[in-house]
Amino acid sequence: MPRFQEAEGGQASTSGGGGLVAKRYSILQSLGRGSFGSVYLVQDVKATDGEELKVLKQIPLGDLRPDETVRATQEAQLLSQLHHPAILSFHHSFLERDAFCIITEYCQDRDLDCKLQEVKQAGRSLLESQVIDWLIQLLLGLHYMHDRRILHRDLKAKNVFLKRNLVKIGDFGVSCLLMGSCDQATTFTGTPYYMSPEVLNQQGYDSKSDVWALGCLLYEMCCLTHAFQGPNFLSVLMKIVEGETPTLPPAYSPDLNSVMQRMLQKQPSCRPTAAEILRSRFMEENMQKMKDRFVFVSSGGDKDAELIAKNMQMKVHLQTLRDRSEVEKMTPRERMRLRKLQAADEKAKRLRKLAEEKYQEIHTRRRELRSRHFERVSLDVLNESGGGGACQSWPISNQEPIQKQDESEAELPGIPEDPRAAEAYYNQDGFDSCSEDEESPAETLYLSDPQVSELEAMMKHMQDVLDEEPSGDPAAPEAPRSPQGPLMINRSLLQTKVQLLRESISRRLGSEVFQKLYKNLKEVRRRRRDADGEDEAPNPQDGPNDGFQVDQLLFYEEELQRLKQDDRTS
Ligand SMILES: Nc1ncnc2c1ncn2[C@@H]1O[C@H](COP(=O)(O)OP(=O)(O)OP(=O)(O)O)[C@@H](O)[C@H]1O
Repeated sequence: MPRFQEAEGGQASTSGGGGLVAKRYSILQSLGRGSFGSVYLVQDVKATDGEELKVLKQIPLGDLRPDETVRATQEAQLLSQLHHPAILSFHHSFLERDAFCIITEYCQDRDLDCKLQEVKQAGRSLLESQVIDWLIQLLLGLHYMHDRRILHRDLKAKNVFLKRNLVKIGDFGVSCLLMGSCDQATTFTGTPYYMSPEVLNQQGYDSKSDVWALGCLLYEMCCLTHAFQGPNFLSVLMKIVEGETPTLPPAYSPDLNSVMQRMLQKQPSCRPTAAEILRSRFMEENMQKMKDRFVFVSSGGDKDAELIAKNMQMKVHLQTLRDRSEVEKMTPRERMRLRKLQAADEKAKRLRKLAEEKYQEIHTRRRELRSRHFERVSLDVLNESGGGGACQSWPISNQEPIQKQDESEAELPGIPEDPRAAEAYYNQDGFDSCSEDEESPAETLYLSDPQVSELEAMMKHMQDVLDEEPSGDPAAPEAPRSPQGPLMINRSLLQTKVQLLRESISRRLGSEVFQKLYKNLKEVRRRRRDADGEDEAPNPQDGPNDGFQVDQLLFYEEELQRLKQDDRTS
């Protein structure tokens, strides 16, 4: 049910504002449809942030009362005030044609789910260093939002986006925003693969449930499959609640495996917070490596110096030619050549100015970075926080202090000690390539301004986490900030979700096959209920994916029925 249409020349065929949505967004193309609605790539004709391309999510809301609309809009405004390089920026929200619209940052490298599929199809796997880079960023983003009492509730590979090889968590707080009631939001958001045992046992959702989901995602980045799998919906749920904690393959270090297993502790109180994971020795060492690499990458000022020298040479050469042309008799051909040279001269002047500015900027940043005491390894913080929380078993895998980098050594332009920094030294491709692709040709790195500032912001957040005092009681229950909305929104959105899921399966299988599968599985669910929880796998001929989705649809339909009943009795 798309409400906006792509139109030729990038003009949206929607009402008002000369073909623009909300008088500023021109629809460029459809990016797809999620369980809540349609997603479009748009051009922001009034962009002031230098990012013209943005994403519009359009969510049909049905019959919303005005007070509900106001609340959702206020909540959205709150989300737009949050800024973190690992969180997808939430720019703006508005109502248009009975749909709630959200404008977010655009990530041209698509989502992590696509990336992992690509890696899997190519028969490769991600290097541990790449997994850790992304894990650190995700933990920093999670920590930032948890610190502000905002939960994600639907963290999954499809909600993590890639932009210049930085990861960004999308839809933070959005499920609550849309579902009105946070408890309902968790039950009804998308896929079951990332649901935590406490959620399935209806013990409530807190920040530890997001940590569980990130643990599942960590497993997925390493193994390219879900952490908990099964032939049907119920068997996945059973594995989550009662199954063994999975283990990473030997290609990944025991330290990383240990981090993942901590994140997948069945008891939320035994699971570390995002900040606790970041403050573990293993992660801290890796953050230090990341910072070293960044300082190294950002010191690419030598390249700018080269550029300046080249431009200077060119200018001298041009001057010589010009002088010569004055003494020689000029033919039309020569005059033409002179004009071209003059144009080139102008261009060179502009380039030189740009290069000089860049050179200054990078050196200032370099000085700033040094003065931010990056060399001061936050061992104190680690020692203070070691083993914090309800579980004593949080590992401090290596009691050796981290080697402090020698100041004079840091100044040497030689090959860095750290293998990743050395890799960057040779390739000069910094964060710009995905390191699972070892055979990809080395590219020259020119960090763009937004990239530099995002990396800087990331480094700052990293340092902040390391400098933070560990909180007294990490497992303290949270009061979710998100609104407790009226049941009607839940029902209306759940109805939309059920309808979209039904439409999408029916489209894929064809109406007849869908009806048959739906009937069969409904019967299986009924028998399963009558037999009091006995598991019965769907017919393998149906195909695990189709059967799974129809099973999921039936589950949601039953929940919807239950909601309607609750609504009637309350
Ligand atoms: N900010 C973004 N930048 C780039 N692509 C995006 C962005 N947001 C969404 N997309 C793409 O749009 C499509 C639909 O996204 P959406 O988040 O609505 O659904 P989903 O994640 O596929 O499913 P669900 O609604 O169950 O989470 C996906 O292919 C997604 O990768």
